[in-house]
Amino acid sequence: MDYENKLVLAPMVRVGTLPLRLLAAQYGADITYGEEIIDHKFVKCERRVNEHIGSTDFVEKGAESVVFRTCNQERNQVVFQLGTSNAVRALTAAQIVCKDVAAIDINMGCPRSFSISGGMGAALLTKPELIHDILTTLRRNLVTPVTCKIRLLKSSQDTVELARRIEKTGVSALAVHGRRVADRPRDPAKWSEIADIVAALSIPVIANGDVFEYDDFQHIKDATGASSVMVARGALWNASIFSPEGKVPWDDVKREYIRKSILWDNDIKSTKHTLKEMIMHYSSLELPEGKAVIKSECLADLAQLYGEDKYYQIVNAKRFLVN
Ligand SMILES: Cc1cc2nc3c(=O)[nH]c(=O)nc-3n(C[C@H](O)[C@H](O)[C@H](O)COP(=O)(O)O)c2cc1C
Repeated sequence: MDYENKLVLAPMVRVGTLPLRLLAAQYGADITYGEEIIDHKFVKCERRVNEHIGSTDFVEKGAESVVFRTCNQERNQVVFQLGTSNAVRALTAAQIVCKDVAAIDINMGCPRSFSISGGMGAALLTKPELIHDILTTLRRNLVTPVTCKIRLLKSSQDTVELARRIEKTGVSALAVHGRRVADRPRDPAKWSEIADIVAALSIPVIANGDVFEYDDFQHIKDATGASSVMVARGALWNASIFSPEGKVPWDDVKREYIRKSILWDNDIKSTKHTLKEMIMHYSSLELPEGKAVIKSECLADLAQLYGEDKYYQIVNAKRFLVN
């Protein structure tokens, strides 16, 4: 996997499922991260080829719920992000999925209390020994590239020191979200502190934070010296941010998202959540569209709402014929 000069869809929990990843790729994303999946949950999953949909599913045994769905089309660009606090468990989880993805990433930036209390996400930032243990265990036992994603520490010097230690584990790249753990999303990302890391490392650094327009890709590259850029909210609000031809109207993007959700039989909760996030940015969930999304119970309801009912019927009729 080449990490130089790439446009990257960031990991986003409940959002970064197959339809959004494929949509971002269609508009020009080179690398697409899946949502963070916790190792405890993933070690209970088994790989199943889903002939019905044409996907590869990782299904939680017993619960029979799809925890991660991917397909051949994204094999060379999808990154599987793990939440972990333990090297052996991380390896067990990674071994289940590593042949079906382009890379394995460890989340070391999540500030949510669920992650921190479990010793995962940003909790790892204060445990360099554990970071070393997790990353070297994965590196030694996997052929698949291994990366991690961090936030900034209290001082730029501390972050650079940690980044140097991470580089020594042999990871293929380091993604840096230019905020500290306590920062809110509205606080500006500190591009200058990402620049300090880029200057100190030889491996590719993926710069992340506050990219909302296509031109921002160049702005953050110029400011940080990083050759690759990762975007989260900008892509959630309009996945065509990756397109050099300019953004596609968001109504069209939403419809394309619905079509992909239908085609890949995306989980209704994730589909609704993603649509709500999109809508909230541009208007209000109190308006008729938002209310209808909240009320919808299945993909057929959403297909009807967005005028894609014919597409829904065709996809399902074809599936019925094939099976
Ligand atoms: C809805 C949402 C879900 C997120 N989930 C994850 C996640 O699963 N793993 C992770 O490392 N970061 C997660 N993040 C953080 C983003 O990947 C990114 O680092 C952050 O939003 C800054 O990028 P931005 O300024 O482009 O939004 C999430 C962000 C958002 C908005």
